[in-house]
Amino acid sequence: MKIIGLHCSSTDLHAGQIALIKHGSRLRNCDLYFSRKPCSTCLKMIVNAGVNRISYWPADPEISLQNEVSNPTSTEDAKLDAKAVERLKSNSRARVCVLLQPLVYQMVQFIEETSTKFDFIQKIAKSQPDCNTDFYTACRQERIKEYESLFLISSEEMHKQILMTIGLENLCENPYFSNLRQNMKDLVSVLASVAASVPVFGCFGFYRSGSQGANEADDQCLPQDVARHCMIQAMLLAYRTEDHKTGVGAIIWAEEKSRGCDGTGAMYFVGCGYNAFPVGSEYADFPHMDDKQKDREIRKFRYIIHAEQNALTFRCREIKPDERSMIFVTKCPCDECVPLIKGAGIKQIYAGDVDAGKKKADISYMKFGELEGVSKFTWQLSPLHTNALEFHDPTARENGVQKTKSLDDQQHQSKKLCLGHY
Ligand SMILES: O=c1ccn([C@H]2C[C@H](O)[C@@H](COP(=O)(O)OP(=O)(O)OP(=O)(O)O)O2)c(=O)[nH]1
Repeated sequence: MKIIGLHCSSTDLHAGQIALIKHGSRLRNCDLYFSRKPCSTCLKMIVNAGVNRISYWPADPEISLQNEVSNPTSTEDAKLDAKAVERLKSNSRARVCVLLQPLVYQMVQFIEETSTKFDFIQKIAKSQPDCNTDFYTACRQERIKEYESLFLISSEEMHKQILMTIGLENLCENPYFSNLRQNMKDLVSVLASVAASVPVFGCFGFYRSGSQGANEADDQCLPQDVARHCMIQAMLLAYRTEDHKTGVGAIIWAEEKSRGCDGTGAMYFVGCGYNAFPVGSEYADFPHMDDKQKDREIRKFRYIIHAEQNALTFRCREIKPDERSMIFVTKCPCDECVPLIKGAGIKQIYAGDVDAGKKKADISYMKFGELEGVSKFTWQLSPLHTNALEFHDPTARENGVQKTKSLDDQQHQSKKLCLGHY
């Protein structure tokens, strides 16, 4: 399976329309994933392109059904649209289904616990006087609130009515309805845990480390909220790892010269991956041991494909020399990957640097520090705010979370990766 695009709605267009503009008939036989059930305008074109499957999140659809009290006319239109969508669905060969996979037992706790172990949280914790991770809990609560308002419907009654209108009446009876709501909440909580592991905290962010890139434009750092958002995507990928010990995720984006119609602005998706054994291998095909095991022959390192390697291999777009391309990696790129990233023509690396400079028996991290000609942005205190007193200033944050949201963060709240001209 290969991901060929990630799009989000813009002021003029829905995400489905953007997917159609960008990919046209290449959507044939693809699976599409929507954060809302698409409206008839999007669905008729998508169905017509010959897609294989459309999965959508079972909350409020694209044409909102939640405005009944404030705007009865628009709700009438929304109901008509929901009916049209059902008609398109029943007359199409594409499978239209609910995007909701119940999580395996204890996954929520597992992700909550392991998220705090990631480099980004650990680096902040080490800068705290008592080396604590309490700030993580506060950040997570903030994210839960934000995502609940985006992805859930607070009133159970309203949720039921919506499910009835969008053809999911079979989910409205208990225990199915309560299970559905619990599964949705669990996923929101997982997303919040992962997002909180790249937190908005004090003056921490991605800042340039080491030498400059090839030219000034390539050396310009993305807005912090955009860089964090992309790193969270890489973090989510890291949880798909096949390595028992260390999950790594990588995602590549690039920036076009002009802004385009996508809600992601000038940014477009190039590829993504996580560390895993060669495609198609079974559990026992390769060794799973690490450096701590004595026998070098039975260690994983000569077999596992790194996150960056999979992102490059399964990319859907070429890396263009005249565009700013960037890779986000959840840990410091190792000596196998650094020359690959540079050789592929990627202009910027956003990463953690926890292992940087380490030489282990079968994997080393020496080259990242010495790498030249590629701009490197690592997670650290802003060079402009390295004063510890300022960093611990209680007015700058509340329960470990920044009090006042920057303009960047307000843009992020509007669910878009707004880029292009900055
Ligand atoms: O740029 C990189 C570097 C590493 N990895 C993956 C490969 C391997 O699956 C794992 C190795 O991680 P690490 O260096 O932390 O070694 P470990 O043996 O898993 O852990 P430890 O640090 O305890 O030795 O990370 C990548 O995907 N990309």
